[in-house]
Amino acid sequence: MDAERQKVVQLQENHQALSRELAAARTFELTQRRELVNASDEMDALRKRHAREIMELEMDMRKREREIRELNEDLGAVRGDLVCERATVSTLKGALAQQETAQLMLQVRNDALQKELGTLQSSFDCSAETVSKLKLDLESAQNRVLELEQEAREAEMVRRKLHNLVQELKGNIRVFCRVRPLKEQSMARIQFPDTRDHREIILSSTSESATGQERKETWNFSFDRVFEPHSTQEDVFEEISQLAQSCTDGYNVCIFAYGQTGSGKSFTMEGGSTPATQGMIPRAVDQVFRVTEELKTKGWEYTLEGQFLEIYNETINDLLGKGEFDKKRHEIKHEKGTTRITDVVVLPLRSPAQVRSLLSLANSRRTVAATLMNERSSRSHSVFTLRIRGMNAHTGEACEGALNLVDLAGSERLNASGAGADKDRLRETQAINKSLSALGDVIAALGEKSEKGDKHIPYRNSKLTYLLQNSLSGNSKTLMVLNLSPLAAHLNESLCSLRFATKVNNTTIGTAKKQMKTV
Ligand SMILES: Nc1ncnc2c1ncn2[C@@H]1O[C@H](COP(=O)(O)OP(=O)(O)OP(=O)(O)O)[C@@H](O)[C@H]1O
Repeated sequence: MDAERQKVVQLQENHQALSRELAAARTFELTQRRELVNASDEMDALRKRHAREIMELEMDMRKREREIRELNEDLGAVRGDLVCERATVSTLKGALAQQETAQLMLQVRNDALQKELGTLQSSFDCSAETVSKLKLDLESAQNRVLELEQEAREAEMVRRKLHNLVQELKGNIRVFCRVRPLKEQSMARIQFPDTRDHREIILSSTSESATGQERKETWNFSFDRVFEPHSTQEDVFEEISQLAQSCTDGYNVCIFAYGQTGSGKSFTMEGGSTPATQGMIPRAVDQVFRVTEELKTKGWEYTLEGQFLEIYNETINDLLGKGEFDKKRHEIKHEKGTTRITDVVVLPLRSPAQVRSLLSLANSRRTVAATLMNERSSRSHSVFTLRIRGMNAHTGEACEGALNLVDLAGSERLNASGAGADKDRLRETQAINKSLSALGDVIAALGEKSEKGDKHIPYRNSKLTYLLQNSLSGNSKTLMVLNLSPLAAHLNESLCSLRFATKVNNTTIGTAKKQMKTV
């Protein structure tokens, strides 16, 4: 029992010891658990910190990667630049080598030039001497040129005087007669006996007398020049050109074409469209432009102006006007030796080509009017005026002249009975007759005045003579070109024209005066 008791005690002791050990183990487990919880918390904290650190590291890594990429790009660009730089360097090396060669060559050349300079310097010294000699020669040559220019100007003045003298000797009113060629068959009997001077013309006709006998009549006329049918425009202008040139010397010049309708007045004055057939107006204009250009070398400067008028039924119309034809009233004013027509277009003339286009403009205006008025151009007078003013800066001279080129209306007379003529035609014919006979009267009066002295000149009797007053007076040079039709049927008209022209030809008008001023 005791053993049993002891065993129980033992067991109790063991139990107590085991309980103590269990309590101790529990405590230890608790401690261990607490430590585990702590360790787990710590691990969580560590995990979080680690995760944060990983994130930071990843961000850092990405940043680095970006930087590496950027650096790689920079590196690529730098490599490209490096390639370029290397190419540039090699080019520059080549250029440098070339420069060195060139420099070497320049050096050689420089040496050669230095030598040449030396030679030139010595020849320059020689030349300087020659130059100073030449300068002296030039000075004396310039003085000689001035002398020669002065002589040329004096010679020009002498030429002008002589030119005028020749014109005066020929008479200040001259008459040319031109017979136009014949297309038709029945030609009147016209002879030109003066084969040397071409001054005579003979008309003849045969008719039957009352007793049945053949009667022959001849009429002799002589003029300053007679142009046969084969004469060219150039032949006629050759005789006129001197006169036309006078206007550049300060004279008033008037050239008329007179004759019956179809006798060749317009052909003579305006002519055809080819150079060979162009008439007196374009030729005179060309000549004036040519002469004014030539005279520039002698110190003359010219200004040219033109106007183109028509006188129809005693009314003046402006052929260069812009407004409606025949509507404006134009009046003639004479002031201090110059003639002005109110409200007409006066254009500065710059070239022969411009004048030609003005002439065709004038003709087109006339043609338009002709559709309303039958054959207007033969029933009206046309007056082209070229006014010319010259100044000579060297001599201080100034001159003013005018060239009037007049295509007169047809001079044929109305049928004796006046039959067949309508009212308008009658009025036209009366106006033409009035102005042509006024022209004859003025020329006759001028002739008488130069013989007897004082004499009234009836310029105002027609628009034509009043318009041309300054160009008809003794102060100017006048030429009448009598145009004749060679048709047998026109014999009587031709005789009338020849008689009128003879009257004009027998007139001597006083000396023409130059319109010169000193400025
Ligand atoms: N010398 C000439 N050479 C060649 N043809 C000419 C000559 N003269 C005149 N003619 C011609 O004769 C015709 C009549 O001439 P023009 O028209 O010049 O006469 P006109 O007298 O002016 O007549 P109008 O008074 O009707 O104007 C025209 O066809 C013209 O070309």
